[in-house]
Amino acid sequence: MAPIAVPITESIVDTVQPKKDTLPLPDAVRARFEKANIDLSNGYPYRPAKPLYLDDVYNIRDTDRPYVDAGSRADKDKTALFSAAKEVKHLTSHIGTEIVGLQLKDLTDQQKDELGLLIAERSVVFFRDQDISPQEQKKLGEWYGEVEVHPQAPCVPGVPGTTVIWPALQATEVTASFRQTGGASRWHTDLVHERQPAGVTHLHNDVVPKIGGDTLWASGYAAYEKLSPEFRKIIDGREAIYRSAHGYLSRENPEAGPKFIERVHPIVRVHPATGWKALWVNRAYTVRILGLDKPESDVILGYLFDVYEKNVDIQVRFKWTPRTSALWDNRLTIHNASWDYEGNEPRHGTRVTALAEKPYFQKDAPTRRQALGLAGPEDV
Ligand SMILES: O=C(O)CCC(=O)C(=O)O
Ligand SMILES: [Fe+2]
Repeated sequence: MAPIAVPITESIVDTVQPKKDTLPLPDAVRARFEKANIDLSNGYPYRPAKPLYLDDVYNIRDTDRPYVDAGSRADKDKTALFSAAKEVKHLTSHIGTEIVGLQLKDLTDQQKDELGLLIAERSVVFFRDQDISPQEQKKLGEWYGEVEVHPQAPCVPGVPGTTVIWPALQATEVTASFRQTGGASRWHTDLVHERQPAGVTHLHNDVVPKIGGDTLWASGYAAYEKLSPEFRKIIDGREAIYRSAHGYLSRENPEAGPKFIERVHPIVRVHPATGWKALWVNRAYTVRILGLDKPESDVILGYLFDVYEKNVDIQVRFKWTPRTSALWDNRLTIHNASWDYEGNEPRHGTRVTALAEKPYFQKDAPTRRQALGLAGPEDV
């Protein structure tokens, strides 16, 4: 079939705004937004015009973006952050820390840098009882990098870059069930198809179910360290294809159905602030290791996903309370949201994602355990 020529202006479709009141907005969300002067008169959430064609989406951020990691500027002892906190609780040995007694919106620049380093070291950091508007959440995200504005994800009206995470909303688009929970209820890393994928990512859940709706994170530092040193040599420096969650049409062959953004990145990367190696694959969006036949790639990736997902000692499972913020580093983790409440109670949050550097590998970089002097004879 001959390619269909479509002028670029026509490649934006779905400009329809959300139907008003399709889902009742929980009172606590409404109160948070009213306090922040969010205009809800045109419905909620705001849905950006969805680009139809794949090449338009590739073109959105297809150039080098400047990036300096906030954590790499920080005082290694994180004195400004820790001395102001009431308590700093490590939730497991390898991943997850909760900070008590600080409001994210009030952090000083120095504390924000130190928090960047803490996130780089602990992979995910939690703050309960936060009073934070979507605008303040976005401002904090900008400290950690260019805030991603998604071409089609719903966002808070008037605050592009604040993605709405509202499983009930997604469930109206794709029917979720107990056996097929879908969406965020599988292990994944966000936005791996970007040229410079996600770094510090901040989900503020303002409303959560009384029971359930936990989120799990697993450590990519520790997943890498679970591998034998000989196996690490097999995967070090290798690259794979990473795919987007959302599909778009090929301009040349629109009948072919949805196509995905694909980028090549290393499967082991080094974090710029810590300098430690982390496994960087995920079952949802890492498709194929370059240079290997597909069955070979499938076996190796399958093993890596298993190591990452099945070792509970390298994971944290977090029980939310209303108004809690989780800040995780998508360069270092996979995550998975439990849908055990089955949509029976509202769960709603806003997410701001800072894009980071182009992923890179460094052969002589240490693992976390090596750098911290924890590595045993079997680790080296
Ligand atoms: O709802 C959650 O707990 C996490 C959802 C998710 O995958 C995300 O915000 O990236
Ligand atoms: Fe996610």
